Amino acid sequence: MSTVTLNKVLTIKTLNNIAERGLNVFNKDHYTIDNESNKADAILVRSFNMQALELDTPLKAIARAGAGVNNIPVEKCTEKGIVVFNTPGANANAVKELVLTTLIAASRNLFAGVAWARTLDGEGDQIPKLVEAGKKQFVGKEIKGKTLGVIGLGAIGALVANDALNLDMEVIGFDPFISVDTAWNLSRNVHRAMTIEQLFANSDFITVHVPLTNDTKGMFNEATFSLMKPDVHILNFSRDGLVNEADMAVALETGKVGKYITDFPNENVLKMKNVVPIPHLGASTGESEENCAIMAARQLKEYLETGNIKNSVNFPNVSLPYTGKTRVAVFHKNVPNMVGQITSAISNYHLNIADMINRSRGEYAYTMIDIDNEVNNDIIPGIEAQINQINGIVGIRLI
Ligand SMILES: NC(=O)c1ccc[n+]([C@@H]2O[C@H](COP(=O)([O-])OP(=O)(O)OC[C@H]3O[C@@H](n4cnc5c(N)ncnc54)[C@H](O)[C@@H]3O)[C@@H](O)[C@H]2O)c1
Ligand SMILES: O=C(O)[C@H](O)COP(=O)(O)O
Repeated sequence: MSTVTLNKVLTIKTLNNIAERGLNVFNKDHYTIDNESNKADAILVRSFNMQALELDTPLKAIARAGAGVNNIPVEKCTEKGIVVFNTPGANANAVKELVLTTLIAASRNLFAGVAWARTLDGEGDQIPKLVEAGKKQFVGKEIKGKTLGVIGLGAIGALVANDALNLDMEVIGFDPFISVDTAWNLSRNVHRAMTIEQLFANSDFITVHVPLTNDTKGMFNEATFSLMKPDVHILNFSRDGLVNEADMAVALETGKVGKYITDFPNENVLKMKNVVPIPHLGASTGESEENCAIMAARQLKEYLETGNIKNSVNFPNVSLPYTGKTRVAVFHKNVPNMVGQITSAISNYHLNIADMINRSRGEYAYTMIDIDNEVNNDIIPGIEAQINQINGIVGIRLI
């Protein structure tokens, strides 16, 4: 990562508890951490719901120390040129371990069994006898030889799929958008489901590891339950919105779904039969919180100091070695002749371009231009104003 001397102190606001080692990435000479500020240059967040927050100037970037960004108004950020980052894979191991733990524990009725054992407190010498008589209520099933369906073979899904094979399960995976990197890391013993229906029909256990989007919302519902084997166990460590909760309550009542293990309890979920409610602990390990915080903070710092973008969910990855020359970083619509218009605005000030890069993502693009000459502070507002006049400009920063 490049190191740059900032000529002003930038404010970082945190909306959740962010691991200390992540916050330490921000050198105190150049950054203040102020959680009350409404003039923050950047925000570090985990699951705090930002959907209704005002995104006040001078906010330039938001980093989600974690994977899911459904708590962030990403589209609104894009329209304002605010870069949203997440930390791919940084908490995947933590989630994988809890998925496999709860898959086995729920299959063995461990949660109910432990809760029942606690109720025997006070029974004195009778307890061993009561235990032996009562344990038949909690007879479970082994996972060996059973089929696990994994929906979404990204950072978490791929780890779960590979390790489930080592637990002697059969594994079927479904992910129509699987990345090349993940495909390389996936064991060839993971069977590929060509359709999600195929996965539903053949799985004894189903675990879902996809983001919550308009396409995935409510993917577990009456119609999809009807395709599944009776007594299927469903694990949801992704997001509550993937499940139609009214339909899930019915499926649990009828035994179509044998158990629902979810990291997202709410009033409806807690009333369901055979539910295992976990208080969103998937990524809650010291290791994972540190990984995410450090990765998020480094990405933010790099962006604030050099304009380079890595692991954004709304703008392209862009990297140009930072030489300390004046850098003009522009967000704009991905339409013809933007770069030409931006460079001519710069040439109007008799400035020479040393280097540049342009990358697009969907409807938007990002251009960084390094200027060869020393840029006098007096002309900076003029350059900004000229570029801002161009139709399709979203935002501009001189670094
Ligand atoms: N419980 C927790 O604490 C916790 C922690 C981390 C992540 N999560 C949740 O888990 C999700 C997945 O995390 P990840 O790190 O594996 O993300 P990831 O981006 O690495 O993987 C997501 C995968 O889902 C696939 N996908 C997208 N739409 C799909 C669809 N319709 N059908 C099948 N596959 C589809 C993508 O191709 C990708 O491979 C996150 O979006 C987040 O919501 C929860
Ligand atoms: O999407 C994620 O990374 C998880 O849901 C973790 O959320 P948390 O950072 O609030 O624990």
